[in-house]
Amino acid sequence: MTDLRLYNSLTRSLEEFTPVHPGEARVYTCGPTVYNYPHIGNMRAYVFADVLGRALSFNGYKLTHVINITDVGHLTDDADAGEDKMEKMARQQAQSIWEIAKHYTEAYWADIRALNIREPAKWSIATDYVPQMIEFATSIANKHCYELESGLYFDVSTVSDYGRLARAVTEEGEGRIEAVEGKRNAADFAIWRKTPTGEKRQMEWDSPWGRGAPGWHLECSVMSGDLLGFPFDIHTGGIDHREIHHPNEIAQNQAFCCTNGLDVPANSGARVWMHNNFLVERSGKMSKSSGEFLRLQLLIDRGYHPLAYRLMCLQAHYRSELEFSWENLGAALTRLKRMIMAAERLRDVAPAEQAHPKLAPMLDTFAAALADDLNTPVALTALEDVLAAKKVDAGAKRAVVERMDAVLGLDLFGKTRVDMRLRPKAADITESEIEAALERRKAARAEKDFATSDALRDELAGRGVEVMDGDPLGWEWKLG
Ligand SMILES: Nc1ncnc2c1ncn2[C@@H]1O[C@H](COP(=O)(O)OP(=O)(O)OP(=O)(O)O)[C@@H](O)[C@H]1O
Ligand SMILES: [Zn+2]
Repeated sequence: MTDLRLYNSLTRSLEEFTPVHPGEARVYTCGPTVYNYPHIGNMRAYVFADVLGRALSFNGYKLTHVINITDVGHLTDDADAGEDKMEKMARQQAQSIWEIAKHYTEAYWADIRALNIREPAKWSIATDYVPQMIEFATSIANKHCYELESGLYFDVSTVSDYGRLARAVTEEGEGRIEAVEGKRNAADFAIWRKTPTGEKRQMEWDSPWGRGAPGWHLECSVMSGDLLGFPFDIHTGGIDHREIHHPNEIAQNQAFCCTNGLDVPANSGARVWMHNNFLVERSGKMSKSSGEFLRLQLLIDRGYHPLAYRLMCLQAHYRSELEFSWENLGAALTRLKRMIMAAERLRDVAPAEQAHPKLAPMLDTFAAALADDLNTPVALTALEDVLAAKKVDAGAKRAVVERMDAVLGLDLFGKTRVDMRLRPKAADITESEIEAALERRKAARAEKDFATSDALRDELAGRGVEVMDGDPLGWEWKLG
């Protein structure tokens, strides 16, 4: 197997993957803050983490993947001045935080399933780990923290090389984080926020620093360390996390490992930190705070299969910005349909055990592309080459396609061409009505009754259905 090379944001370079525990790969992915629906940009982060996990499995590592669910502690403002995103939404919707968290966690999981993202070994829910968070904070409080009226703050000057992941301290200067009165350094952050006197929060716990709630950065340090052990292999998130959230996690991990006598070579908790780039729209980064945003369900409602969006993500390298457009999504859907139709011919074939000499170089290209920092665009073309290969035994093809699709996750043998044809929600005609009209039209044409055939075609056109005679993909109709 080709050695896996991954881009480590810490060193800003490609590094050969060397697991902490031989034969294993332990990965932590920053999960969603469940105060709202995820947008498709958020889901790009999980498609990336999924492909990383699948690539590690393909390379023979036993994978332990953890994704967290943040249901407390993430503020509306990166400085510690803002309000808890969950509290704010609960107030706006006049519901309890627990109801909000449940609703949006389930919506997120529905998107995870629709995108064929594998279940991680564990979904860690932040509020389940509060005692461990208090314990972690207690162990570093003396040497690394100080108390202010609003909470317990981490003093970033107590760890070496703070912010080396972001490399932004000098560029953006000290004013980067708004100062809470009394902070020793502008970049200091709350690891525990006290409930202001006289106020009551829906989510609050007792701690040595008074009643309150954990900071968002603390949550990820604690859950990753608890479930995967320091040091673990890979920590992932969107590129925005490279600036504040992850440098702060790293600072806490350094403090914790140092205080607890743990030997962490890179002193950062995880050896490799990986970040996916953004999904952008012409107007800029897709983001929740901007109000209007695209949900996976909207794509489905417009007739695009969610796996077309997965394919669209894979068509770009995860470190490149990806611009969303309906045209790109449409092109990805057509490409996916072609692959599924080619795979349909292999559906009932048993995978051969023997590799075919014609396919072996294609599998090598695929493996090399993956090993080259997850070059999915090239891996996809290798998969298409296999599907298109001539004079190759179907069983051999099936075996190779299965292996490749285990990484790309397009579910080529689980989906059919009919599954790809979603009826847009706005359409006022059902599939069975369309199929019935097409049957009548077929019968009319068989009898050379072209007047009826044309009339049926026009009638369908009037209801937004385009009949596609002679379509090279064998598609009989589409909704215009
Ligand atoms: N446009 C985007 N493209 C790719 N990844 C993104 C994008 N926006 C956010 N992410 C990533 O999505 C993941 C989930 O983030 P989270 O649920 O906290 O959303 P958020 O930060 O509140 O969203 P937003 O930035 O839109 O307000 C994080 O890893 C984040 O870095
Ligand atoms: Zn996190």
